[in-house]
Amino acid sequence: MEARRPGRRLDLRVIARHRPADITQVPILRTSIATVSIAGNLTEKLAAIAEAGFDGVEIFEQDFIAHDGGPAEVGRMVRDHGLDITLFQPFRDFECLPEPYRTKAFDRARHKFDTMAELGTDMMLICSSVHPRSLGGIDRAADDLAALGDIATERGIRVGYEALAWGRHINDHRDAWEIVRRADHPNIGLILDSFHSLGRKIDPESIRAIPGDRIFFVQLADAPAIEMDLLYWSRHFRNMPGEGDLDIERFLRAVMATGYAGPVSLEIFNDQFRGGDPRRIARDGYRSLVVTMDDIRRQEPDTAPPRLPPRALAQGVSFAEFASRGEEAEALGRAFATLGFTRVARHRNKDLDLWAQGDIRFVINRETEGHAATSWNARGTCVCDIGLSVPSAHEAVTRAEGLRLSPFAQPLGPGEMEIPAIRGLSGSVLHLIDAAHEVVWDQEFVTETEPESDAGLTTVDHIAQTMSYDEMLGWTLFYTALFDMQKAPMVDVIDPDGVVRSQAVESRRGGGLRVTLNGAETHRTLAGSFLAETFGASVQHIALATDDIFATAEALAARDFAALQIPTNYYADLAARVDLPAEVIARMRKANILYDHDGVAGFFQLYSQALPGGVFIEIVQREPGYTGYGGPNAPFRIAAQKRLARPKGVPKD
Ligand SMILES: O=C(O)c1ccc(O)c(O)c1
Ligand SMILES: [Mg+2]
Repeated sequence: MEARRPGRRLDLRVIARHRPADITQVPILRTSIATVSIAGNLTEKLAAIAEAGFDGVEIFEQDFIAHDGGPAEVGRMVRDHGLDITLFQPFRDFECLPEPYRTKAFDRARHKFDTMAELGTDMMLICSSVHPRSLGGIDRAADDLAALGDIATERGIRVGYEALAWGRHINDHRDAWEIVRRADHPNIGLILDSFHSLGRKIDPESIRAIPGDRIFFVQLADAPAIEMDLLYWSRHFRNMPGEGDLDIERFLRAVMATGYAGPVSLEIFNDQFRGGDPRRIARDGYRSLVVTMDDIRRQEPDTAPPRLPPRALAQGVSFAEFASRGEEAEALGRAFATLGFTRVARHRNKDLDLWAQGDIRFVINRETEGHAATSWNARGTCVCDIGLSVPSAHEAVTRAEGLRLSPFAQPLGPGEMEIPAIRGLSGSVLHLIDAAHEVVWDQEFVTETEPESDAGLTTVDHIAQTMSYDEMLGWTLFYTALFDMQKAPMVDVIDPDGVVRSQAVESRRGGGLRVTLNGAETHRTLAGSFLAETFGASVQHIALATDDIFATAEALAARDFAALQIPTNYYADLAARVDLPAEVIARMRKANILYDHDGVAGFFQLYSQALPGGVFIEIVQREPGYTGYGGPNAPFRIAAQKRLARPKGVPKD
């Protein structure tokens, strides 16, 4: 088995307890995932799970029953993939039943034990009963489990008991543990599931009082903080650790403190994942598990040291590269000029122009071979590459590889510099640039013109990436797993033709990278049509910062900049609701500047009309303390963009 998966186990396993004096005794936490977590039939699920790198799989009974092949065949298929069956689940409504239900429940259990023997697994999950006839009673439950433990022992099977958050009598892991303790049977143990404990706001510190060898299995699931019925929340909205708002780390730290040495397994019931690409979801799951465990190793002095370099604190966007050709490339350059950029240099060997202003660099790439050409062939003019400034590109790329992100490289021409890169959204590329790479601009480019006057644009404030709604969680995880970035609360952007969900991720303390991830559900929204027309494009707009938006607006007007026209109604409403002098509002109206205030500080915005390829530029002035992205203005901005794209009288579809 090992030979089939070279090098994999070493990288990715977790050493739970680091005892230097007795290193051979270090238990290893294996990675696992429940088949219910991803889409497809059982065969497809197993292939995706193995490919993603997991050690084992929980066979969810429904997936097994739906499969056209017996338990022995399924067992073989699992092992042929190099996986173990870590758990067979769920067995429901077992404990505390009156006769004749009790006898029937034991008969059912015997039947499942037979199936498990053929599957080749020795661990079963019983979830706490929701049966209307269940009598309750801690000792009755303990007695039932102890009796089942005797039957299980004869067959070499162990049974773990899990408190469902909505269990009829047992819905708290502390009660489940009391039952297991009183059952006092070596083949009966406890199963912990982060969702059931954290979803019910049960303090995970209570886990530290449980002996690690009595915990038979641990399941992890995160979830977004939404107030709703526990069962509905659990069955539809669970997500990967780090994708939601539960404190998975605190839960897992408590588990590890007990000395638990079994698998750590993802059990994610999620509607999007059930309908998504199984390989992508399995990879996201694996990435979330590796990151979560590595974070714990970094924090807990009693565990082995982390395996991955720390998250990079991204400083910001070093460059944005546009793939373009012919007249579109010319038009793009003209648009940059109206924004106050200067074409400062050309590449020595390639058909690349470098446009600059302040610390902002835009590259126009007209090459007919390589990555930019491929992007152009697929999507026309688009942002094909983003360069991010990080303290150490090597460390960042090592971390990316540890997270099984795809590295990107293409052949270098003479005198060209190797800059590490990874694949980003929809086949786009992210270069990772550190101080040692900054010479690339002098080394590979020949200066043409020194920039003269500019429009006062200084840096990239944020980039906005558009994706299908299904991809949002995965990309949020991508940024937060790789970089030292945190999620802002999700906001709804109201488009006249639908809702676009927007999730900002931003560098923590001192970093300057901000990315908004916009998930479109329908092609009728502006984001959705951009996505459809550009075959899964990523960057839809780039926001550039100025310290004085009014001065910038004047400089742009002198360059024939085509601003997005904002209707008069907007300014009438603004005058009524915000505390700005009338003459400021009049200037804003003249220059088509929008305004938002988040209770702390203000934010000014000015939009370009669409550039070739549908990308647009936003210009922002962020007052100190403002943390948002002007979300409340999005409906007016989008309506204006749609008016422009769809002249009066032309039907929508
Ligand atoms: O939703 C359920 O029924 C269910 C079943 C088994 C589990 O392990 C679980 O956490 C939830
Ligand atoms: Mg569970």
